[in-house]
Amino acid sequence: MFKNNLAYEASAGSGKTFMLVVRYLSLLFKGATPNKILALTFTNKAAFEMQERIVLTLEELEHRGELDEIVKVTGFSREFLLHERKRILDEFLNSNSKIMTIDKFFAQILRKFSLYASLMPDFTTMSSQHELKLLSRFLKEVSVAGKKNTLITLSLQSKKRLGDIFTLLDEFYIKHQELSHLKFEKQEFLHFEQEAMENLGYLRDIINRCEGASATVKKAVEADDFEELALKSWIGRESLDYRTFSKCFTPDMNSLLTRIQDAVKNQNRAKEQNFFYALSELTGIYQKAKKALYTEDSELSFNDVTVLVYHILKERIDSEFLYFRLDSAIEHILLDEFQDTSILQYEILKPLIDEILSGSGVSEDGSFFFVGDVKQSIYRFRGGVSALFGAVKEECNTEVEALLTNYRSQREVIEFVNRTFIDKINNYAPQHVREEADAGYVEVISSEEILEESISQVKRLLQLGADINEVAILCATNGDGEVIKQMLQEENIEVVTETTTKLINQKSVKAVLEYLKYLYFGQEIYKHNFFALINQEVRDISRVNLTKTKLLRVIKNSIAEYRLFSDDFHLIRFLDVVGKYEDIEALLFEYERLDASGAASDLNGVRVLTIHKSKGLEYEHVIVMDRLKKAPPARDAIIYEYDGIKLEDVYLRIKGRDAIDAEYEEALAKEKYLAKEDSLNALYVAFTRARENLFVILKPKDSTFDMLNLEPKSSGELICKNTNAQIKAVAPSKELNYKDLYYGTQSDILKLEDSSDEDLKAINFGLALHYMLEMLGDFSIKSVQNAKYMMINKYGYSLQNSEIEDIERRVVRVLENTEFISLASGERYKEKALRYKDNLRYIDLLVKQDDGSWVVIDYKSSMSYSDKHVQQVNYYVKAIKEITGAEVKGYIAYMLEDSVKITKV
Ligand SMILES: Nc1ncnc2c1ncn2[C@@H]1O[C@H](COP(=O)(O)OP(=O)(O)OP(=O)(O)O)[C@@H](O)[C@H]1O
Repeated sequence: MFKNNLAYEASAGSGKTFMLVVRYLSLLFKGATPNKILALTFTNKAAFEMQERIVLTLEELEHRGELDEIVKVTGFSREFLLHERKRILDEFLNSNSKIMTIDKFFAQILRKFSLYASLMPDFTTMSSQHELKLLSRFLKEVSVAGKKNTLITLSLQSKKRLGDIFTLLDEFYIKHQELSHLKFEKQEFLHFEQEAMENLGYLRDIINRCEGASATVKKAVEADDFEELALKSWIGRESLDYRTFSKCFTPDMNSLLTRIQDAVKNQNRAKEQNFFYALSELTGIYQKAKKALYTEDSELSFNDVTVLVYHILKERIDSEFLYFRLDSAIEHILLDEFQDTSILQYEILKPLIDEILSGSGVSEDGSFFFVGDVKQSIYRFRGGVSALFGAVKEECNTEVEALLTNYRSQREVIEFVNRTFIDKINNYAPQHVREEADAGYVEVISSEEILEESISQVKRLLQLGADINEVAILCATNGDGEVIKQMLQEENIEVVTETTTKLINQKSVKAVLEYLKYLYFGQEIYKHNFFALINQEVRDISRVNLTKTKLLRVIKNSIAEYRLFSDDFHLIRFLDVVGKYEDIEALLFEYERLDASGAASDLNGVRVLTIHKSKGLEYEHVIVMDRLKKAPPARDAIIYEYDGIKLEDVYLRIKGRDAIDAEYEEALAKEKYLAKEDSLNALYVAFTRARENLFVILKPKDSTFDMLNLEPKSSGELICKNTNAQIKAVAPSKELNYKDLYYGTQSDILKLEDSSDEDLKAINFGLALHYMLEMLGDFSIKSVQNAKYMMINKYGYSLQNSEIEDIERRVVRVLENTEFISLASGERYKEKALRYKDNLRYIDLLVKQDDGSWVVIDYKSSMSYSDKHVQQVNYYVKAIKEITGAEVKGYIAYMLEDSVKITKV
């Protein structure tokens, strides 16, 4: 039965995301249109995956586990769902679905109300604002406001560097709303220090008068100043009647102790008030600097967007107006990973949720659905409050259901996780193993050499035939990841990390950047770097007039002149993103912040990532590695005390303060508890990423895993299912290697398919031809010009004029071919993505003809490798047959220099 207001709170791998997809599809089957369903995730990856899962589930509905669940949720019969799925899929593919990250959704709202924030609606968003620019702007504003001294005092008082102060300012900026009930006042504190020192003097007098006073006790009451006194360990004692003081003890001493304690406590509190007062003042300036900068640059961080949307919603508009301005009213809200939502984010979503749940106005039968796992809440530092899940279910009166079976992992992994956390995590409900699960394998290894041990486990897996792309090493920090990456590379094992996948770290892109640096700075080193990166002899580089030539043109020329487009497709992506930089300066000083990642085609290797980044992902083989260095003690200057989801108070962390200030002690204890919960949750996330085999590699001493009391041992049997990846994985690789599973573009895949072909010119030519065909609107001769223009735009830099003309001739010829036109008539899908047996491929042209049968057409520009072509088309035909159950025919359209040949396969 369909429940309008429902949540799943369930453990890792129990199918929360699965149920989210079921819910989404159920809504579609029940008649909701995609533009009325808002589905929010935390990462772009999760949003893409969800879209992909929706399409895939519909395509393969009859074989998918989701089908039975949709039957349960909607009450419709299987037959009805299977009958309707094609219509639903079409509708989904042709609509503007609202599956996106929460940040993107907020940015969309802000665009609609940008004028309220004095912004242009075409602002861009980045994960963070430009730090250096912000810093210099902030310092300028501080100086104008005459608050330099405040900043210096704050820095001295907290013994923090400016960078750390910046972090605090950012925290106060984001939590501004939550902090608004707290008032900070400037306070005098010197008299508390004098009072404490005075009473210390009296205490010293007593000790000096005491005949049996030891050197130790005399030293204990010596202090030159207040700071030294505040650090004395005896200050936290309830009584001085203990070993050090016992010989001289009199009850008066305890009265003095109480007075000293009060004075120190009051001094701490006064200083704390001053600290927060100054921090609040500076936060105002910080906010002003940020605003000036983002208005000027039209570039906002995600936090800026969230804060602005919050204020606009609270202060400027009401929710009715918000609805009015959203493209179409949202009738259904689905939230993934709810435990990571910050309070501010929830506050923004709340009016939308309330509107839906009120059951009036916008929609009579709207619905609200969220899933999450409080055990996986690890984003406290980013504003996540684990209590939010519980609070929201109360507040929204949401029915919460559990999912008890683990569908991700094999038996040993599930049982190990159950055993490990049952008495560590509050209210831990052991997960059930699904009936058809295999044994799986878990090994806990204790070793002094955790790096070497991790590598030897990687090798062991690869030797057993593991697919290298299914081996993941999870580590505590990015730094640890970098170390393990280097070591793996030294062993000639390929690695994929977040940095290796960044576009600006790809060799060809790096080379172009060095080239541009040489043009701009004129230093020889850049020239040498450039030629080294492109493997060519160092020679002169001719100067380019940078004021007269457009940046894009400079880059295109360099690609042509040095024949750089020979190796990979990162450059194409680079050209795409370079467009947004005004000039070479903007690029050279900004490129490091570019988040874009390289072409997906060359992601081949062991995944090395932090536990935080592994959230929501799963791998066949997971190695969780201990921290390389001991975790630093918690040093956050500010302790935020929450009661549930309400920020009650803030405290300044001061060493030893817990011994004399009961309120602070309580806040600190809560903070420690939450910090421990955070670490425990992180380990839970790490262990639950494994499908088949899990290795935990821990240090015998100072281990992150100490809190789990793990015993080194192994259980189950280590089996790797993939047997063909071994050779590829261990073979040393100098050149780029491509993996079997692609999520790239058609061009990435074509590149791969033809990678044995040395004639790179022909590859370029083929790509451009495909692209032009893809851009042909309705296959009429009229559409040729436009498609040609688009093709030149994208591939022009790597083609001669004669080649462009040749491509055009071939396209026109095929459009004049009656056989082709008759095959291509019907419902046409160009560049149709096809996911089949875990491979993503693109079909050049897929046509559904009027009689319900399908035609697959693959374009080729030459007859070489025709056996391979036939094989490929047969693969497509088989896949489409299986997916649609209808009759499918396959053709290859050879568009040769002087003729067109259509071959049936
Ligand atoms: N009812 C089900 N039937 C069959 N397979 C399922 C079912 N539920 C989940 N799965 C499969 O189990 C795996 C884990 O599911 P899913 O990713 O939805 O879990 P999750 O609860 O979201 O996990 P996490 O909390 O770690 O993100 C997926 O591969 C999914 O396809």
